[in-house]
Amino acid sequence: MAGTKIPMAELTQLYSEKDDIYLPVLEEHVLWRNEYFPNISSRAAWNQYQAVIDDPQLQHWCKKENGHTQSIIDCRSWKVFKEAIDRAYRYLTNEDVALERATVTLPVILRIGQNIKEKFARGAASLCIYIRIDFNANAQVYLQSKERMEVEIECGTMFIVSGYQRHCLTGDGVVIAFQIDLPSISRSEALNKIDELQSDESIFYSAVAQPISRPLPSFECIQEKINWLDHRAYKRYRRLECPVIKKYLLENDNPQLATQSEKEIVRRYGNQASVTESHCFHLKEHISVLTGQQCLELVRFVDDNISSAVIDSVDDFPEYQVDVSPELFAQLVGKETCQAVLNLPKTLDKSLSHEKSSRLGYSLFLRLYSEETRSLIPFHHDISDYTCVIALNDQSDFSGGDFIMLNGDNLEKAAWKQGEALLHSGNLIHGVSKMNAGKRYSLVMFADHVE
Ligand SMILES: O=C(O)CCC(=O)C(=O)O
Ligand SMILES: [Fe+2]
Repeated sequence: MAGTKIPMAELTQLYSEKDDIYLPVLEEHVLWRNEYFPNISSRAAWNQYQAVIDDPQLQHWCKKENGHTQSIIDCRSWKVFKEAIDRAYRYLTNEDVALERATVTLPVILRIGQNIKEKFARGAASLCIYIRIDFNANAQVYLQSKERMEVEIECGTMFIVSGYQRHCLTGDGVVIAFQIDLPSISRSEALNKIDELQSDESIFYSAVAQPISRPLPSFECIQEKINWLDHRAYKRYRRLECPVIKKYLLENDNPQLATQSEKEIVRRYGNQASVTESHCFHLKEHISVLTGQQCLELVRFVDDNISSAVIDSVDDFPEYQVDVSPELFAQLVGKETCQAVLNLPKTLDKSLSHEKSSRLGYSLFLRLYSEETRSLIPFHHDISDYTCVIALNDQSDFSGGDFIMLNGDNLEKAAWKQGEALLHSGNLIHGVSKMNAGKRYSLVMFADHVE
């Protein structure tokens, strides 16, 4: 089983055929750099994994030479593995790495033991991935590389280390490990052939040499791919190019002082061409819906479950949200409160309760904003008929993170207290400004008419 490799495209949810076209490798090569990704797994997930790992019926730990134990429990279907693949996939496509013929080894679970000294070794593939899945705050796991560094792999985080680096894991904890091979830009066989005495640099350069047998893609293919990459980069970073967005979302300038032309820019920025423009919107603020205790419960739920591989359609960055079904929401806050929240859109649009087609479909999720996770959301409008946002903590808990909206002719910050809802029709243009400190938690509900 250890030798089994699966095409990466089969494992990720994010695959697009456009990723298959090779573009020249970057100067500062991704195959050399180490990369760190927070929130790949969560404390709540660990409770489930731990139960599987510790189940005496399933326990299958094999002793490796160095004393570490390696489990052959098949964890391919675990959420953490799927999320890790998606994050690695997203990272590599953003770095213009061709993923054609990229393969992933099956994940294994490593139990890292204290006082066990592993030998430094290169990976058997281009990239080695380690995800720490245990949530034992009193223990540490380190990744050491021979020449370069020692980094701590914190609970729930993923670390990608170049297979060209001699490295090992030390400390105490449970880690999922797998490797990615990138044959379109590397010759991993070079890893195993060249002897230890050669420098890492020379091994790297001989290993990433292009295989000459690779056919060149057509000019049209390359052009299409370049356009696609440009579009994606534009979507992600256009906020940095726009002085108005910079001013109000990144630098937290007072939006009420915005000039007419600045507001026009915000309006156009937030308007996706696909949606018909309408200046008629509804807004209702300061609706008290959740108690402090209920908010606390939801915040705890977010902390335990947050992990993010999914990409937000607004800006193409990881969304950092936890989806909750109405049923789960009812379990968390009680049936009565849940129903009250689900009914909120009806208070915005009186006609809704009389209409024949007044049935609503819902999508609910909990969001975390912080400097380390998602720190802002650019101006946009939602694709929902109605949106309800509930503040789960007080604005005094964080700085930055203002909900800024184009309320008619005013660009303004919404001020709302813990437990209060802000209700708006989906076409309201809004964004959240950059977080400067602390954590901001919100519950977002999209509601749509269903036939
Ligand atoms: O979390 C918030 O306050 C707003 C989120 C939002 O605008 C969205 O998810 O569409
Ligand atoms: Fe939104």
